[in-house]
Amino acid sequence: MSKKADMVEVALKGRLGEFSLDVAFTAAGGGVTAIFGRSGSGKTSVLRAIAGLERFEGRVVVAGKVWQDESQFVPPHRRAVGYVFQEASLFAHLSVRKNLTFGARRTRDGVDKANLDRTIDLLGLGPLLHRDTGNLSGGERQRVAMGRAILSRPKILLMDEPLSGLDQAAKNAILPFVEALHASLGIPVLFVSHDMGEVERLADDIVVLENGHVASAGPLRKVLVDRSLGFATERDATAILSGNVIAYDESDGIAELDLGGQRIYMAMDETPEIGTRRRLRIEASDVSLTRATAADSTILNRLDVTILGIETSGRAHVAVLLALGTGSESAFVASVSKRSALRLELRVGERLTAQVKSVSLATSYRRPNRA
Ligand SMILES: Nc1ncnc2c1ncn2[C@@H]1O[C@H](COP(=O)(O)OP(=O)(O)OP(=O)(O)O)[C@@H](O)[C@H]1O
Repeated sequence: MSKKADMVEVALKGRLGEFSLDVAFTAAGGGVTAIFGRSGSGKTSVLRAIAGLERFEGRVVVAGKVWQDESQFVPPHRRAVGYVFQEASLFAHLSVRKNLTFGARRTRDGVDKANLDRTIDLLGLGPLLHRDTGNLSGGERQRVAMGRAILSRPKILLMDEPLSGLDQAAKNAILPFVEALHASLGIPVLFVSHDMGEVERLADDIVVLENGHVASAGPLRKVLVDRSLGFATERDATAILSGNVIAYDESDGIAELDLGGQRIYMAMDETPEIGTRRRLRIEASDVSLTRATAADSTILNRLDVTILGIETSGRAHVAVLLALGTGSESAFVASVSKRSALRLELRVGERLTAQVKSVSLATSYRRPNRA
């Protein structure tokens, strides 16, 4: 975990017209925290309040500096915030390079060449530097906006649905850049989204907002399988687990990972470093359950699991919550038909075998410490 001094502490209470906000959460210093919730749940208001653009009662502390409490309110221009909006607002009359250096110039030290080069490299901006911003694609504009935000040397990066204006192809193209950015930034990132797919890919932690309140907050891997929240019973439920790479077979591209003492095998296009920790994604619809001890099957992954809970998921299915082994912290979900669940007489507490058809990497990069 990050040092306390790097953490973000937010406790805000107040009204905006009819809307009342009452939230309190902390976010880690070096990771990505998703602020997730329906439209109108208060996500943007929370970000704006952290930036000092909205005023509620309460407390905002970033990297050990109090930006707001009972006795003070640091004005927005004195808060070291990098803010990336849904629509990148670039300076139309300036080139990409000038847009990037504009943010940096506002800092006391001006443009740090090494930092600029690193940012250009990280976000793949080299080929765009001399372009006018007027004819960039939506994804390119967002990459420039992110670059500009981090070159202002913020103590926190606030991203408000930065991908939501992009079509799926543009999203897929930009996500690896966003991931790389997050991985290398050592500052907290708050990422507003209502798209769980994005959140699964980018976030370590999540704050779920409902009607201006925190419905749940914590590590993403826990919240996704928290029975009180309902993510697990959605038809496209997904779980995030982390495992250590222990072997890689160059001949067929299959990596072997240790997952709480059990082995999991997955295809990886790039040779992984042995010993590194990777985030894995398992979709509930790819998991089936069996009591058979051995299987003559094309499925590589068979895991010993214990049933933690069985919840209705739509008319014809149940979500079976599973713990690895006899109850480790790692949990995932199997979506099975009600009919099969009844036929097999599945019971909470029972140990059986989960067959996992497909495991994928939740992120395409490697997080050094926090998988
Ligand atoms: N200045 C304002 N005056 C009155 N009501 C406001 C104001 N700003 C926001 N609201 C209301 O506060 C609620 C929360 O808005 P907010 O933009 O924070 O939600 P959100 O979760 O970011 O939504 P979305 O995903 O649609 O952007 C909404 O009902 C909105 O209409």
